[in-house]
Amino acid sequence: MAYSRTNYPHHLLLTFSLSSYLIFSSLCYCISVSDSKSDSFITIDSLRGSLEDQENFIVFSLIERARYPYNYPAYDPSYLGLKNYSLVEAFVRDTEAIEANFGRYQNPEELPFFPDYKAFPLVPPFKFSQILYPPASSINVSRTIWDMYFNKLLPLIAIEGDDGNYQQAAASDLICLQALSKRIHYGRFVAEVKFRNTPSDYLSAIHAKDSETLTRLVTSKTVEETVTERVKKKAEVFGQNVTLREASKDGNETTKYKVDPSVVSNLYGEWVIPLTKQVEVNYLLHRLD
Ligand SMILES: O=C(O)C(=O)C[C@]1(C(=O)O)C=C[C@@H](O)C=C1
Repeated sequence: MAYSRTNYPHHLLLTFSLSSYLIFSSLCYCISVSDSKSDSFITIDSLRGSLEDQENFIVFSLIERARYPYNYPAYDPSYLGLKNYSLVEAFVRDTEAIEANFGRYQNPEELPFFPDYKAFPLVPPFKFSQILYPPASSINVSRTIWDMYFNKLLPLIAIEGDDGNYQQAAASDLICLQALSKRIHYGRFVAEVKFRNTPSDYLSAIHAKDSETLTRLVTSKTVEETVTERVKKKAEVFGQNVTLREASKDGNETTKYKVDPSVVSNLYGEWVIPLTKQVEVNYLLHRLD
């Protein structure tokens, strides 16, 4: 894509982008497992524990985005007068470039949506544990996550309208995207640990490039049901209005949620878990390269 960082007054975007965004996004770093522990500590249970923690952040991020209306101009390439670039895409590209310079993508858990930034690293390299099998580690479904988020999910969580808070909406979008991407690409770590636990289960399907069998092998319907029910519950608990007023006795008062809990469970059931499995299967297909 021909994107020039000189095409628009990017100093403007940079100044108003960083404030609220960096405070909130720094929380992302609190939910890592692989960056602080050596690989021998990584088990399927510890990874599932991390996926569970990440749910909190994902649900809160969606609630945060739902504070703003859809804000159509942020997604309209003609708004900034840039060929093909919406405000949100320009914001994501510039923010990722800054975060790359500060070391975000040194951590193998983090993948940028636009890896074609020019890097000017300001931080010395950190030796993260190398858990992933290098030929399989580059499995990436970022484009699918991007399309799913903007085309399917966002219209379900943001009400119609325009309040002019385009940067704030874009910053919230990026936080949701990064949280979803991290969660879905965790499938690489899950697949690696499953493979290490019982390599013999996977060998023939990998040799035969049999995605169907691999999908069956990585699937646990019980875990999936637990996850989708749990995220629904989290959306109910985190997204209800807390008042000091007692609920009315006649029970007519219906609870209003900031994000519809069934949208969150559908997001997991229809996108997050299937894409995580797709990452797991694609990873395994390259596990013997
Ligand atoms: O927990 C696992 O075993 C995973 O592979 C993760 C996950 C998920 O995305 O939550 C994906 C596939 C399984 O069917 C169950 C759950």
